[in-house]
Amino acid sequence: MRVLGIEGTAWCASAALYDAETDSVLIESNPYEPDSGGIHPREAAEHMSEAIPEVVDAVLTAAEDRHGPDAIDAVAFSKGPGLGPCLRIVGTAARSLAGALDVPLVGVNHMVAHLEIGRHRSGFENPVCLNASGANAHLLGYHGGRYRVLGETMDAGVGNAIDKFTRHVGWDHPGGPKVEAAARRYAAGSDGPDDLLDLPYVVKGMDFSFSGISSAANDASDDGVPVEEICFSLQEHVFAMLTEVAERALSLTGAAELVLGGGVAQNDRLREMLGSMCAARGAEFHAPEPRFLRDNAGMIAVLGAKMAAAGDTLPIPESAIDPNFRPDQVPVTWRSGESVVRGRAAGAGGDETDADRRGAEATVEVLAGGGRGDGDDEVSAPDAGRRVIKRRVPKAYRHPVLDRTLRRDRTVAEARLTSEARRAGVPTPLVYDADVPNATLTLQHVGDRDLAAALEGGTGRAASVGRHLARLHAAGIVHGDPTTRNVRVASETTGEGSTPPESEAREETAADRTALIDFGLAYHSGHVEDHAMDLHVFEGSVRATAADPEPLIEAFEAGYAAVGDDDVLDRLRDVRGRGRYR
Ligand SMILES: C[C@@H](O)[C@H](NC(=O)OP(=O)(O)OC[C@H]1O[C@@H](n2cnc3c(N)ncnc32)[C@H](O)[C@@H]1O)C(=O)O
Ligand SMILES: Nc1ncnc2c1ncn2[C@@H]1O[C@H](COP(=O)(O)OP(=O)(O)OP(=O)(O)O)[C@@H](O)[C@H]1O
Ligand SMILES: [Fe+2]
Repeated sequence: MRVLGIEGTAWCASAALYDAETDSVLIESNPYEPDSGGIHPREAAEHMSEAIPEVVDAVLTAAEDRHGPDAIDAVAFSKGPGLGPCLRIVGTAARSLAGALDVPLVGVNHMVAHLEIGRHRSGFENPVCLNASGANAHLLGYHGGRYRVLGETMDAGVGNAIDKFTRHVGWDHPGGPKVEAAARRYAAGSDGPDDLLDLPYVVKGMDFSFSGISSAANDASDDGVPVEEICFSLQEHVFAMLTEVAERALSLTGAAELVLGGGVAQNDRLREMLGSMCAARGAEFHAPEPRFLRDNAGMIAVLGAKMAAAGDTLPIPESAIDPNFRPDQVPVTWRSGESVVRGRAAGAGGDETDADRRGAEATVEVLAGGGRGDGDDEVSAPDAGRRVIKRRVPKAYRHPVLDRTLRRDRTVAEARLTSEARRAGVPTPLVYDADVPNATLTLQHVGDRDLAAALEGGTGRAASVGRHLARLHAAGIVHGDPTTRNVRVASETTGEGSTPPESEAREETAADRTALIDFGLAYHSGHVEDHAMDLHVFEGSVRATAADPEPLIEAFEAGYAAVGDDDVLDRLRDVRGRGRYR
């Protein structure tokens, strides 16, 4: 099969020919280069209306020269997301070409194309995918017939966040490559790279935010900090955030493959960090070559061919473009049904091993109990039960200054807030010892499995997590990372709970008993927005891993509503609507 692909969601007018038989891709692109500032939608659309016919013509001519008049078997186009005025031009061109050639039309989601090209080029079966593009930043994993959003930016796309800074300092678009070059100069110079500016670093579960860091970078420049130093620090922070959430996604799903996509993926430092993180975990990493990373029609043609082969083509009346087209809206017709969620996360039985307890940040070692009460419900004295030692290990991928700060701050936060939460009536482990310089905590061992490995065990546990978060929020504490990996479950037989407060013990059956762990990202806040974000993170982790998430989510929200504030549940609906293409 040979497919002609057309791309033009924002800046790159591009056409491509994909020949599935030889697996070869010919790409013809014509970028829009704004005279000043960022991308102007109207100017971009004017560019598309001139350049799209030219690139399509060039590719069609080459195809017909090689293969004759029946060279093309299908026409694929970017249906969204993107700028409406640009998408409309692409849609019109694709419809009329498919009509003229009398071949099927395929509507491709641009973000899914960014991920599928990595899967195609790497040959990976079932990777987690990090899309690092201009207007987007998200983590995707295949589960239940769709690409689920495991985590995403809550505001700007990663490229846009960087470009916002370069516009502020008067550099032309696109800023990403200039920031990369400036950071490299700084790293090679005599001042760097021991120093690092202190910039906001915001991750919440597997979601993240860039708005604070763009503003802080702009302020630093206004304060006279040399631009090269800012570029270096900006990259170190932004890419460490992306690498950290990618590692969390690997940890949550149990996946062992990561692919990278999107224009920002052309950055060497980002690729280096992700490669280093994957090597340290024993995971495989792949980033396609640059011509498949920045916006290009090659990726549209390649996915278009897979969709066409699966019969996933569009009747003309259903071929409307969609500027807000989300990757998780796409029914994945072209691949098999195996979920990215593996092993223990998918609910495998058996005893836990240290490997199971390896989180994204820390290694957790279980120490044998000191005497009476091991595995007992009545852990009355601190010495009675088992203990765990949690060590936040240094991460070679991130700058040593940032690494030290994060490990120290999170160890302190976890020790303090685990105990405060407990005093507020939320089941959490007792904290026996905090060794801050070594980023090491000694905690009570709670539960016998992660909720991630016990999700199919009924709705009672999800409801109890709802109640715990409501109590936590009432005490002015935000968990910051309440995924199903950070909830421990006690099964009925062992009953190794968490010395639950009396009220909890009455509400729950032993099988529904849960405890919250991992307060490293916790902080004090009474804001409805921050509380809603906790609920969003929990629900995201359930949607990404459960076979049938909806009943669990309903029970979780009912549990929250029974104890907590309805405003938070209302705000949750708003939060869900974020992360759309802007
Ligand atoms: C919807 C679609 O229109 C949009 N496309 C898009 O954002 O173009 P893309 O080619 O994937 O990414 C462009 C971004 O990639 C950044 N970029 C390019 N080279 C870079 C580099 N070496 N380092 C950092 N950023 C880089 C640019 O600064 C720009 O922000 C998207 O995929 O989100
Ligand atoms: N107090 C505890 N009792 C029993 N098991 C624990 C305890 N603390 C941690 N674990 C186990 O170790 C795993 C990793 O711990 P934790 O989540 O605290 O580390 P992490 O590296 O911060 O993880 P992540 O960032 O991936 O959520 C947990 O999922 C759990 O299985
Ligand atoms: Fe893109």
